[in-house]
Formats: sequence, C-alpha cells, structure tokens
Amino acid sequence: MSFCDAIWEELLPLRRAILDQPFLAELADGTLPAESFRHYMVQDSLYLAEYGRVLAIAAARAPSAAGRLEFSDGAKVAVQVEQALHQAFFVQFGVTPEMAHKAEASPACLGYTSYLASLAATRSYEELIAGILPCFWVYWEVGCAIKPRAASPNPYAAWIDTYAAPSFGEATDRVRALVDEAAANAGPATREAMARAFRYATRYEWMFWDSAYHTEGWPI
Ligand SMILES: Cc1ncc(C[n+]2csc(CCO)c2C)c(N)n1
Repeated sequence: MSFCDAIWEELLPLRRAILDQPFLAELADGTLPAESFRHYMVQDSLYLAEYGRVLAIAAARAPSAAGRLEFSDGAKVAVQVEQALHQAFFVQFGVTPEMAHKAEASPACLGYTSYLASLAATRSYEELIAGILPCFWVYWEVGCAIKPRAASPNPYAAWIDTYAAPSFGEATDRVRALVDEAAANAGPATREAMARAFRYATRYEWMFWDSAYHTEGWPI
C-alpha cells in the first residue's frame, strides 16, 4: 500500500468527522448562516495568502522539475483563482475590502498557517509536502461528497463546484504522487514525520470549518 493510501485509511475517523461537520452539511443544503460563511471567507483569504507562500517555498526546494512546476503553479492558483472566488463571495455576502483587510487571523487560521510555515522553515521537504497535501485532498473529498447532495439553487454553489471540479481532482492526484514518491525514497523516521505532518494538517482542516461555524475569535 502506498504511503498516501495508508495514512488516508488511518485517518478515516477524522475524515468522517470532517464530512459530518454541520458547516459542510448546511453548506450543501444551502442553510449555512451567512455569518459563518463570511467568517470562513475572510479567514480563508488570510489562509490562502500564507498557503501560497508555503507552496512557493516547496517549489523552491523540490528536487524534481515536476515538483517545482506543481508547487509553483499551486502557489499561483492559491493567490489568483481562489482569491477571485472569494472576491465574488465578498460582494455576494457584503464583505467590504476594508473588513477583509482589517481582519485578524482566528486561532485556527493562525495555528494552521503557522504550522505549515514552521514545516517550511525548519523541517524536511518530505515533511513539508506531506503537510501541504491535506489542503488539496480533504477539499477534493469534501467537494465530491457534497456535490451530489447539494441543494439547487444554492448560494454556495460556486464553492462546491470549485472543489468538485475534475481539474482539481487531477491536481490533487499529482500532489499525492509527489508525496508518494518522496515517501518511497525516504527512511522510516522521515515517513513517520510525514505521517505526523499529514495528520496535524488534516486536524487543522477540521478546526478551520469548526471555527468558522462558531464564528470563533480570540478568548482574550
Ligand atoms: C483552509 C483551507 N484548506 C484548503 C483549501 C483549498 N485550497 C486552498 S489553496 C489550494 C491549492 C492551490 O489552489 C487548495 C486546494 C482552502 N481554500 N482553505
């Protein structure tokens, strides 16, 4: 079994917990409170800016041309395409550029982006890309799970369509292949560190939606 298949199977309970989140169930049936979606969009803009930086570092460190191409392309997509999706939603949900600009990262957003930045700064390339992968793979799984049961019309249709798009599935497959290749050439200690990074990042994906659902801020 490949590294990615093994960790994906190990994390089945966590993935189920993600698919069962009220944020996603209500997003699918179109009843998610606008306030929760606004919180998500603003926080996700902050997330994307940092994630784009982390992908650019992965691109710089990738040993193969395939890795450099994939991660530099991902860095561009994170900044351009997903920000465009957010801009359209900002208009639809009445978020002004000033509101988005002034927002501080939530504990979940800051935890996730800081964790990825710490992998980029102080850990191996293998660990870094294992931490990068859940962002793709979890969203692809969620997009595919939600799309067939999404209400129509749905105010969140553009979001669902983005992550259920076949081209997004193909990008996920390519990143997964890079992680499997890195794992195949690594020793057991590095593979264990990769599994840990993948696990932490997947937990942060759960926390990100949970935090938006409860419009979480800082306790003090
Ligand atoms: C918290 C959070 N996690 C994952 C994604 C999805 N995503 C963001 S950037 C990127 C790769 C290149 O575009 C993908 C798949 C998101 N939007 N927000």
